[in-house]
Amino acid sequence: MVNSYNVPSPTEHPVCVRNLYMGFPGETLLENVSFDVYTGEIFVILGGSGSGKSTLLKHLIGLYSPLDGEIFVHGRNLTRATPTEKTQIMNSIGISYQSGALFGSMTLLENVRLPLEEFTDMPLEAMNLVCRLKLFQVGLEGYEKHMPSEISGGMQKRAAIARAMALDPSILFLDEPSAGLDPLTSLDLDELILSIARTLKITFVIVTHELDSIFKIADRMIILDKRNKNLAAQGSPLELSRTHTDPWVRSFLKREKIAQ
Ligand SMILES: Nc1ncnc2c1ncn2[C@@H]1O[C@H](COP(=O)(O)OP(=O)(O)OP(=O)(O)O)[C@@H](O)[C@H]1O
Repeated sequence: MVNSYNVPSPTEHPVCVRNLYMGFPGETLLENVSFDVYTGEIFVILGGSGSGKSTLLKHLIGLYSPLDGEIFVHGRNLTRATPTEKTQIMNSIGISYQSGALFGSMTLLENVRLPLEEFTDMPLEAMNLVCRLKLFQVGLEGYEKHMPSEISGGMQKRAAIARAMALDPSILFLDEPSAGLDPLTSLDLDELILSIARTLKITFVIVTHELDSIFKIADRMIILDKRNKNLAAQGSPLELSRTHTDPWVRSFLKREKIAQ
């Protein structure tokens, strides 16, 4: 759907960002940035350290308000949503933060059950059934009664993703999902993300530094440009690394690739 100005309607895609200005007092990070996240894709936010990746993610999930511009999630204007609308939007997305540790005093099943307890009035048995299914979907069948300290870092990340999936979100936001994992475990996590995206048709928005991972899983990405407070590029990783004419983008991708 396009309007009379040939600009895609902001209700067309799961996430639409229009003319976003974001930052903090004394520090503007992005100016006049627009992009869309398409249904079912794995969309990556890339950029140098301090370019504003995590801050952008926090804007997309409504934790921070833009200085100016608009963010639409499922066609709803996050920046103008009433508290009730905001709750509805929040219930349709799942979030796993970089530091999103599991609660150490709870079993995996209890951790995954938390969003269901908070946002639904399902009976306990039904909630437990949902939690078992979510843990199964991330490859943790049989670990329901384990405590976080009894499983590996990679399994903890999986459990955090299961918790983010508890409310059957149509969009999952992940901040640095493979931070602190060894390369092989990161590879496993990439495969899990790919499999969830393809089989459950969930849209992913992921902040990551891992170039190898991006080339493996990302359908499209944006690169934040700290120098110009803008997007240096947006497109598929392969297309950008092969055809982008901006030397900074090419060297950025190359440098990070070499650094991996
Ligand atoms: N709550 C906040 N208040 C003020 N400034 C902040 C806040 N959060 C982040 N910043 C600043 O915004 C800038 C971008 O931070 P952000 O964490 O979004 O970058 P990033 O690209 O995710 O970085 P990294 O890759 O190092 O994690 C930094 O200069 C940071 O100090």
